[in-house]
Amino acid sequence: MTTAALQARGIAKRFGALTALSDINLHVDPGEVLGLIGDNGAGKSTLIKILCGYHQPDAGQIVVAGQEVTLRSVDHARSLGIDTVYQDLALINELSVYHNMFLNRELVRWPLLNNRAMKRRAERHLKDMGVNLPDVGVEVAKLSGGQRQAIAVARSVYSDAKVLLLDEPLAAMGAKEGTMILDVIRDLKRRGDVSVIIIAHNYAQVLDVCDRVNLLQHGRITFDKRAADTSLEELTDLVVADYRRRR
Ligand SMILES: Nc1ncnc2c1ncn2[C@@H]1O[C@H](COP(=O)(O)OP(=O)(O)OP(=O)(O)O)[C@@H](O)[C@H]1O
Repeated sequence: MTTAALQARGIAKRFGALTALSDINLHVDPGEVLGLIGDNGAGKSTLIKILCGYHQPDAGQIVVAGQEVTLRSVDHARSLGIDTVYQDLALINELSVYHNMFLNRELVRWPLLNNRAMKRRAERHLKDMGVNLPDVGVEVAKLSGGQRQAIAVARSVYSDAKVLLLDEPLAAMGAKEGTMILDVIRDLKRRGDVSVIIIAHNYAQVLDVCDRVNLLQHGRITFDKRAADTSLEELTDLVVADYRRRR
């Protein structure tokens, strides 16, 4: 049996009187892309925030590559190879693409790298990931949302992340930018050494890029199927049926 890259077992989370997550069992295998879908308020972001060490669960365990762990913080999770690309991306607008690629990460490991070497490495790495930018010396502020997102993903991969958590990377993006992110994820899939959990609202894109889909409804996982074994109709029907039940 494959050991999951990241697993949640019986996770629960409450915010005061509100139960945001109950008995969550979820896993992502090495090299697998898992799509996490569900209505607004279903608990997707809360789950991602638990998996990246930002929130502590009230019950349950997190297992990283077969080892049960308590994720004390985002930095702790990152040190275990779990990296999150946030909505705001945490890029520094005033710095160049290549400086951002090295920020807080490779500079530690490569303290003696000079600018030219950093630039070359960043160029090569982005190219390897299929992200084509005319110039990695340009300030991040001058790039489009999709390009910025692609750089944030590339930076996480470059930092030896084993599991990448993407919270709505396609939200508020145009078709061209969205395609770029999907291409980066496809490229990761081809490489097969990084697992991805991606929250997305566009089910067609989820089915296109993910190996497996989990549906979160009212803080519970109610559906777990391989993308090849489900369809847009099935996913839409599930969500619509739930919406009708609640009215
Ligand atoms: N820090 C918090 N304090 C109190 N309640 C919270 C907090 N974070 C989330 N919640 C609540 O937990 C529930 C789940 O929220 P969450 O953001 O995880 O949902 P979601 O599925 O990501 O929704 P969306 O798609 O709208 O982002 C919601 O009812 C939300 O209001």
